Amino acid sequence: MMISVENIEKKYGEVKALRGVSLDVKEGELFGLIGPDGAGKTSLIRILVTLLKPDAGSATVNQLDVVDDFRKLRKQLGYMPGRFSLYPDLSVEENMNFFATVFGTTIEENYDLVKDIYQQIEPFKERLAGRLSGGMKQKLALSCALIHAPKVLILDEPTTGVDAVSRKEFWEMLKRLQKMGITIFVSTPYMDEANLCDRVALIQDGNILTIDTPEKVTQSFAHKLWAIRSDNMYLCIHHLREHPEAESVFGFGEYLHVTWKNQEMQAEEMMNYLTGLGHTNVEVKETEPGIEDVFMDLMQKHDS
Ligand SMILES: Nc1ncnc2c1ncn2[C@@H]1O[C@H](COP(=O)(O)OP(=O)(O)OP(=O)(O)O)[C@@H](O)[C@H]1O
Repeated sequence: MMISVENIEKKYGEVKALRGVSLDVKEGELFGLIGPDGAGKTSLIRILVTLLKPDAGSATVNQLDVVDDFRKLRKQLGYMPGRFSLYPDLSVEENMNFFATVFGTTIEENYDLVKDIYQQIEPFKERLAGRLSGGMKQKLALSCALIHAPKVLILDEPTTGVDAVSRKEFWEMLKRLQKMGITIFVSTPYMDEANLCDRVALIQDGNILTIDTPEKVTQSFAHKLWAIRSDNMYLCIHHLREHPEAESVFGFGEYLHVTWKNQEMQAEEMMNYLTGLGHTNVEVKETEPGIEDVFMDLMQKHDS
């Protein structure tokens, strides 16, 4: 295993950020830690990159203990924090040189690894990092995290606040790095990014809800799922939740995702129910569950 986490707990005063988290990441894997704000992603990542000590449990990265072997480990991992740790008053090139020097290397020495990414920002190498666009800052931060040729790359919400095009480009860069043999552990609040990972762990309130491939996670959804809409979505949620057979009703984009206690429930019955309550342009269709649906389902089960 490249990363091994066993029963990690972390508290801040009364706040339990991690409640016994365990997971393994295989060598060469692209592993996603998916969860909403405050789920505990940053706490787990800071423990893995040796910046925070767990209260209980243990973790190793590349067989090195995150507490006992922290010095050795720091040399072997690349870390991209959520808020980029760039120096805004240094230029692009100066930032790269700085990170290279800290790790006792040079840009030239590991240029092959960063070339692909760095070339995209090289035309702006004289520019101060603070003046780069979000997408370019992200590329520079990634180049800096890679400059010492780490075996493992750990990224905390690298795509948060980044536009859709840059997000896509960023994941393509991660895939290319994976092909070069780097193990990647990445956290994200964006459920759609789950499908780009080999395996994912869903985390909520300091607990891991499930760990599997994205396909298996969505296949685990055991209900028939319906997408429903009408002209008045607000009332539609309200009316559907009032139905005695309704199990869950959530808004997803322009539709509501609905499951019923009775799996035999027919579209016509739902249609009649809503039109009977005065809804117009009612649409009802069966739909395939996504990671979001599984997340909602597991969260409800965990809370109850
Ligand atoms: N230094 C701290 N002091 C007190 N509470 C903290 C501290 N750091 C985190 N927390 C709390 O611990 C919980 C987990 O936080 P964490 O930052 O690990 O989650 P996250 O999933 O990374 O969320 P975010 O995307 O908001 O960073 C949250 O309730 C948070 O408010």
